[in-house]
Amino acid sequence: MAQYTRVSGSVGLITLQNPPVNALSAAVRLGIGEAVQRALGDQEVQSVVICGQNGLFCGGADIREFGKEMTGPPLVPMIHAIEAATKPVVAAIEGSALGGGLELALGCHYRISHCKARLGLPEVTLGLLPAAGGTQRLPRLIGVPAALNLITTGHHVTAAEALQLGIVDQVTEHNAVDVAVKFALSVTGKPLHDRRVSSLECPAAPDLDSLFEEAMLKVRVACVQAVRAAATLPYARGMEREKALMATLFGSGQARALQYFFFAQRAVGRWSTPGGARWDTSQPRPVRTAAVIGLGTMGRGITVALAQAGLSVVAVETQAKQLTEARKAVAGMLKRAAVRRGTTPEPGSITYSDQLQAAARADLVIEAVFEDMEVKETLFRQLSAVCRPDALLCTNTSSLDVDHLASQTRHPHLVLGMHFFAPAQAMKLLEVVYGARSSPTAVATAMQLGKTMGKVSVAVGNCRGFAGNRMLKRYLEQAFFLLEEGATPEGVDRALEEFGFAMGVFRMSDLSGLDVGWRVRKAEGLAQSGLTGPSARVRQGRRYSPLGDLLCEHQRFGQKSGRGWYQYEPDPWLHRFLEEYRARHGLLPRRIDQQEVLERCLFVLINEGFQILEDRIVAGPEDIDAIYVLGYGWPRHRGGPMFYAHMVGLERVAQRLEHYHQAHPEVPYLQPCGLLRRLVASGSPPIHRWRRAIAGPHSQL
Ligand SMILES: CCCCCCCCCCCCC/C=C/C(=O)SCCNC(=O)CCNC(=O)[C@H](O)C(C)(C)COP(=O)(O)OP(=O)(O)OC[C@H]1O[C@@H](n2cnc3c(N)ncnc32)[C@H](O)[C@@H]1OP(=O)(O)O
Repeated sequence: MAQYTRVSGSVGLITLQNPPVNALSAAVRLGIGEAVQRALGDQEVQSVVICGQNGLFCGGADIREFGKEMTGPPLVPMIHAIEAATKPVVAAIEGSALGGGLELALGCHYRISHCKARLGLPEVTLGLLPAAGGTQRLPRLIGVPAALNLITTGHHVTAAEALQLGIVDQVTEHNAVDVAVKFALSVTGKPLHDRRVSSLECPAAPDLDSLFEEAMLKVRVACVQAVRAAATLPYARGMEREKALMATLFGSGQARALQYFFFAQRAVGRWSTPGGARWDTSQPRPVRTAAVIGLGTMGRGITVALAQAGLSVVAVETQAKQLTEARKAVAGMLKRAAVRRGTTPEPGSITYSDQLQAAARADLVIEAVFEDMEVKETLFRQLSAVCRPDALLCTNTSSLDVDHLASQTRHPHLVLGMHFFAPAQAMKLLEVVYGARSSPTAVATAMQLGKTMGKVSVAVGNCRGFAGNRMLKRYLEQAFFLLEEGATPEGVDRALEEFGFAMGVFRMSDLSGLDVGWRVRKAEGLAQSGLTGPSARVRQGRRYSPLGDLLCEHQRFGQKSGRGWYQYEPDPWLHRFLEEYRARHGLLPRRIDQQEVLERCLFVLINEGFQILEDRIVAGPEDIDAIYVLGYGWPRHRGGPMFYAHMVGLERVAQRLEHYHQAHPEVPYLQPCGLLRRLVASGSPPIHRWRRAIAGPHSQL
């Protein structure tokens, strides 16, 4: 787990060996400790270099160990022993030095970095703080303001930035281990006292108190308190403070949720379908040229995302005015992104056309035209005639039937959904929707393309709304019912925002436009105007709220029309409208507390998530959690809806759903679904065991 060799006569080389990221597991810590002792005891050795195998220094503490009882030698004394060594120890940083990996490097006397390496203390993103001396050493090395920034944001820095900040001593374009060995030879015998970071004074900075106060308001308080200890206390007392603060975070629900989500994002890459296709047996095809059809907001974002991923893009829009506007808008988006990154936009990777024929040579086509089945059907028939027979034809539909579109083409096994989220160039989530006939190669290709675009791709089966929007429908519906029963948009949004959503459900609807859902409901035969009496609130034998439809009939489409659930100018209309609506339907308003808002909106969404698992639309709870955190603003520190259900307790979720179902028997989705009931009956196993309980047919259509 840590290999020890002697190189260049007098340099002890310690290589961390724990693929894939050389995480500091118990075995690695033991190995490093033993190797350091060996190097220090070896008369021939004058200096030591620590590196990681396979071009990666160290990805930090082994996160998988956090939920378990700690075994093996602790990290902090091991780093102290390195720093206290009487022979110079040099860290050779390649790839990444993150978290405990950077803290290990900070315990060394010198740091040499390869120019492509990235360094950082991302513990805050896992609900922790850098408790292996990071909060004490980094401020001493680079000063409080820069250290606070790195520790409280978790941002990684490049090697060049690390050199400028003073984290590393040298950056090289050559083999960092070779350079570090030469460097180690050159510093043999030199005094080490001022190379021990823990013995340095924190560099003075003006007005530290106001800096800490300002930081306290913005970020994780524990990180700020730990860095404050570095600035105000001797090193040993600072370390005690760091440890005590870490202890308060270590077992917290927030830390567990963030660590779960770290692995969930990676688990979704190991996709499988009920038909037996799998990530490790399906080979993606290379995609070099992609065509985007339809250059509205989504099409423009997708074009930018593809171009930024290095693909050559053919952007097609048949309406001349829209094409001219899109060309300008895409150029602007690419320019702004390049400015943000400090690069120049790559010209020439996008060609524009008003002819579908321009897509003829593309490896893959993504249509992003108007959300209307007839329009898309026609387009898929045309694409099937125009494009190469082996081209993948993808739809960006957010809810339409992918199998039906596939049936319009000559090669249905090459048809898929690629459901992007707005703004497509920025949002991390991509739902890859496979149809009944999609080939494993097609799924693997779309999943890989998502990854190339820097997205987290989740494989999802074909059903109405796929996974994300199918769950969203139940959530929105409960929010409407709550308004009928006496709640206000402000009250519902407040409860959800206090829970952690960036935006409550009504604010979110106003932003994305109420007319989008209205159009879908009209196409489904749900939105009907002019109905009165009890039939106005029932559709297909179930409770239905026409509130969203009525707002649209009043031209309240959300922010785009200046009015929606909120008034963007003084206007008491909405509350009067709700009062009149309730009176018309004989609904007695009641006081609804935050707990009911949260339970009805979130538990019904979770229940639909269990139904989606049971229907085998996705392979595991991690898929749903990745979709909700990355695509729908579910608070990351709560892990995702399925992880939240696990934390709340499945029994409680089922009980509360049952309670609300008894109060609202006309809402069938409030009844706990079969999988949830089976899990409760089998003793509510932890989330990583749910997959075992999932079985049954997958298609919903
Ligand atoms: C009771 C109270 C006690 C209190 C006691 C207080 C004292 C405690 C002292 C302990 C102090 C510890 C302080 C240190 C903390 C940490 O270091 S936390 C970890 C910080 N590090 C990170 O967050 C880095 C996470 N990893 C990454 O960002 C990336 O993986 C990478 C290193 C940049 C590499 O990226 P890439 O090449 O894209 O690979 P991935 O696909 O992301 O990962 C490959 C697989 O490796 C797994 N993995 C990655 N990092 C870790 C890790 N640190 N631990 C375990 N596993 C890791 C990753 O999950 C992938 O595997 P799969 O999930 O199987 O796909």
